[in-house]
Amino acid sequence: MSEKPVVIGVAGGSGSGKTTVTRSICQRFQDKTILVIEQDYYYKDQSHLPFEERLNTNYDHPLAFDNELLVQHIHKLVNQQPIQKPVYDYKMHTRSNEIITVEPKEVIILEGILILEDPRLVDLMDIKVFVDTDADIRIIRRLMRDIKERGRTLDSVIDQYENNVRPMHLQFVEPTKRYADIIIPEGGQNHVAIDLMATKVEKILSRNQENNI
Ligand SMILES: Nc1ncnc2c1ncn2[C@@H]1O[C@H](COP(=O)(O)OP(=O)(O)O)[C@@H](O)[C@H]1O
Ligand SMILES: O=c1ccn([C@@H]2O[C@H](COP(=O)(O)O)[C@@H](O)[C@H]2O)c(=O)[nH]1
Repeated sequence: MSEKPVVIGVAGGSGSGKTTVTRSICQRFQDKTILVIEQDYYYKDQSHLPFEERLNTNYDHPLAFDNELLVQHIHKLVNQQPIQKPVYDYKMHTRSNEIITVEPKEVIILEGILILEDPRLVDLMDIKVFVDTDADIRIIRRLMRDIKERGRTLDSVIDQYENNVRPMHLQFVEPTKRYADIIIPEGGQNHVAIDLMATKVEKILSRNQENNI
């Protein structure tokens, strides 16, 4: 790889469809082309805290993230160096013991609720996307996902939504929409927007190929 990787930020509220959009774009390319970095994997390590205390953390506040490490890692990837990526365990509410060595790729998609909230991350992005889905749809999607995949109960999801997710979304996530170059309504089923994003990625890759000839 001779060109510097291009960084695409995919932001949006919890349950908006960021992961689904990102996966739909990745599916159209070979594995070696796009690297996905999830901001969620950079929640601060809480292994020193008892499990009960971790339940009280506000995971929707910017201070819940170890953005120092995330900024460092994106810098390294942009400079074509490998990173030691942490892995996050949603069921245990902390990082797992696993660390994955990740090599840079031509396109890096950085995905997460608050990636547009930190100017250091915004500065590293070439394209900024905000997935914009109504709050009622987001909470329904989150309820189903968190109960099925993240080991939560109905009461705990509702409680967390009222106390943290909704207020933090209004205070910190929603205002970052103004920094986006592209706003994708409804996320995962927006095939037109996903096609446009995929075309843009194709263009970046063919430009890289032409420059390498
Ligand atoms: N357009 C859609 N229609 C139905 N379900 C969807 C759609 N987009 C996403 N989902 C589902 O909603 C949940 C949250 O979507 P996800 O992409 O994980 O959102 P985010 O990464 O923004 O939290 C997932 O279970 C996903 O399968
Ligand atoms: O330990 C944790 C860590 C995060 N969360 C919640 O996850 C979402 C962000 O993930 P999305 O995939 O964008 O939904 C965030 O709103 C946190 O509330 C958690 O509950 N526990």
